[in-house]
Amino acid sequence: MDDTPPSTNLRSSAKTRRALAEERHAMSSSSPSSPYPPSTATTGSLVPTRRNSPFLPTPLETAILALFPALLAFGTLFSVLSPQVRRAEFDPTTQSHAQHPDEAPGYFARKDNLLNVFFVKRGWFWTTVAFAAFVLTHPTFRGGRGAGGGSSPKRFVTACTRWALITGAWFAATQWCFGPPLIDRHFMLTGGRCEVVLQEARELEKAAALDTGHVLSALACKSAGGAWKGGHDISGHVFMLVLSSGFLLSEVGWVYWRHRGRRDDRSIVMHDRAVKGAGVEADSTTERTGGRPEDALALGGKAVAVVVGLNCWMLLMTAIYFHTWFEKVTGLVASAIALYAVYILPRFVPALRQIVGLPGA
Ligand SMILES: CCCCCCCCCCCCCCCC(=O)SCCNC(=O)CCNC(=O)[C@H](O)C(C)(C)COP(=O)(O)O
Ligand SMILES: Nc1ncnc2c1ncn2[C@@H]1O[C@H](COP(=O)(O)O)[C@@H](OP(=O)(O)O)[C@H]1O
Repeated sequence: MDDTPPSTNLRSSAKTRRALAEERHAMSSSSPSSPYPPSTATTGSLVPTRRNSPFLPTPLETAILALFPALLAFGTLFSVLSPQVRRAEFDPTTQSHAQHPDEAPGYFARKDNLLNVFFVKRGWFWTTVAFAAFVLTHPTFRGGRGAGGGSSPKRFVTACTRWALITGAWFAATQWCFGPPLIDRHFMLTGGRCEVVLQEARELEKAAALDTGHVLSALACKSAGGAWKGGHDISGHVFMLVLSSGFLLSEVGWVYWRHRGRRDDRSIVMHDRAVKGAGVEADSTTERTGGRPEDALALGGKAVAVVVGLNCWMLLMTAIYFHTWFEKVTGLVASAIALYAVYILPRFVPALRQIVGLPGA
């Protein structure tokens, strides 16, 4: 007698249908340069299927990632058009408007706004907390083996590996890279230096040490009372806020998507150079959850949503009140390079994919 509960039967037949659909989809393979499967019609229907390029984000990913340049463009445009922002004095050395509460063009134009002090300036801590909450509470990572016999620990390990890589990128760019962080090295390579504004109260030796050009980081320069000026100052805020959001959205987005039973349209290049759907390597334990869509997020996914929401708000504030548009664009490009290396590169480098995996797969 079959004593399997009816709900389990329903779930497993839904799973089997999905697995078959993915298998059919995966059967059609092509060379990395061609977006089409060989016959263009091997997915069970006569309609030609176009595979996404493994070298680029999928259309859905592109639409979501477009939010960041859109926020930057909107903020920059707003700052140009808003009479209040235009009226306020802008200091190119500090990359900010007047900071006095009476003169600043808005609360978020001040560096001491609470969200900047407690959220962005500790941004990687919050990113790590949200990510940890996600991997510790989402069923995808739970237990020794997933419901269908797949390996949850492997998903956990690859997710943590991607966190370590993205954290390394943040750390090297903004904190330390065998000396000054990359953003500060770039600033000096483009002609920047630490200039001392002599004030009566400043100790002379300290000023002398600064003026010799030995100060190699923005932090050391500012904390010694110097002015970090002259070079191209990639926006650290834009870099970190986009990197954090891109990382969290990539990690949660694919797990959520697959958990909702949606088709994974990422393409991957196999060892034999064939291009297949990411489903072909995916762990079959990822399954549709019944109930409300937010159930597929779990508690950690909701914490991630809060951090991403605050990141986006602060990105908009940076876009409106701080930096030149070009420094914001370079911050965006720098974070895009790191995200590409961790989330797209493994799709067409199978050896790398074995180490870092694909989120949700
Ligand atoms: C090549 C070297 C690679 C080395 C890789 C080793 C990486 C080890 C790092 C281990 C750190 C783990 C961190 C986990 C927990 C934390 O995040 S605690 C740190 C909390 N600190 C922050 O979150 C600081 C965030 N702020 C910034 O990064 C900057 O303030 C800024 C937002 C980029 C702005 O820069 P400003 O100069 O202040 O304007
Ligand atoms: N959204 C925001 N809110 C408050 N301050 C911001 C900000 N975006 C950038 N800044 C400030 O502008 C300066 C340049 O930022 P960044 O290079 O990180 O993009 C930094 O000043 P401080 O370094 O004096 O704190 C930073 O705190």
